[in-house]
Amino acid sequence: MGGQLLALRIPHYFPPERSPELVEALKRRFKVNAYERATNLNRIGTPFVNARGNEAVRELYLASAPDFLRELRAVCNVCAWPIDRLRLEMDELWPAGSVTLKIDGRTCFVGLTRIFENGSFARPHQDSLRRDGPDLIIARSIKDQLAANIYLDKADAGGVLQLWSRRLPDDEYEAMKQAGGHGIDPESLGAPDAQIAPEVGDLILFRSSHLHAVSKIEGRPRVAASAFIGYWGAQEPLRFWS
Ligand SMILES: O=C(O)CCC(=O)C(=O)O
Ligand SMILES: [Fe+2]
Repeated sequence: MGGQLLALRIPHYFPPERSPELVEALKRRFKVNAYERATNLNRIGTPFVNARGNEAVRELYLASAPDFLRELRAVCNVCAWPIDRLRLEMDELWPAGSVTLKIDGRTCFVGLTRIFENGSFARPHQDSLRRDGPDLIIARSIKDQLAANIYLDKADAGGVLQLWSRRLPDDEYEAMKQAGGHGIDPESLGAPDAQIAPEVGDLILFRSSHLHAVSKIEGRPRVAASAFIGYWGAQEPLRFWS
């Protein structure tokens, strides 16, 4: 959280031999939705970013979060849902504990599962709670935003996580963003500072407030359960949401 590390990789955080079973169970139980702004990238769950500037979508997001969390745990009956396990372990490790982000006293959804189909990718982008929920008082004092991804399947080729140690100021980032699309043109950036090809079972933590991208997927889908982890300072709890 002090900013010295760009990413941390923990192999076999989830037992790789159990991944196919979990991915199948998730797909059986839940509806797989397309990402609105990215072709071929599918998801199980609704990200908070979808509620940006839309009260009705935010209401739906918050209303469905408790049931969604319960269902994810039930589907993952082979073992603990890996995002829960991570939050609980962080709770024990972090002096001020680790909680799910609350909005008006209500629990956020956490555990969005991204399914990158053949040909999909994520352009360089920065994730920001302050941008997604500009009205949230809690978002104003956030100091940094990490992403945690637990990889449940990998592509035949591609799907490399690319990280830059740069963070563009919000106005500059907005100005460079593709109109109506997601992320910025990779041509406008230099080569990434780190590249990680995730293996099944890996947990990778990185600073999602900084520029990051996923290279084009080839072949089988790449699947990852994810969470954002907000850092509000050393004396504050870590907060998880998707
Ligand atoms: O799937 C990945 O490796 C990273 C996806 C991403 O953009 C994020 O977790 O913020
Ligand atoms: Fe991201």
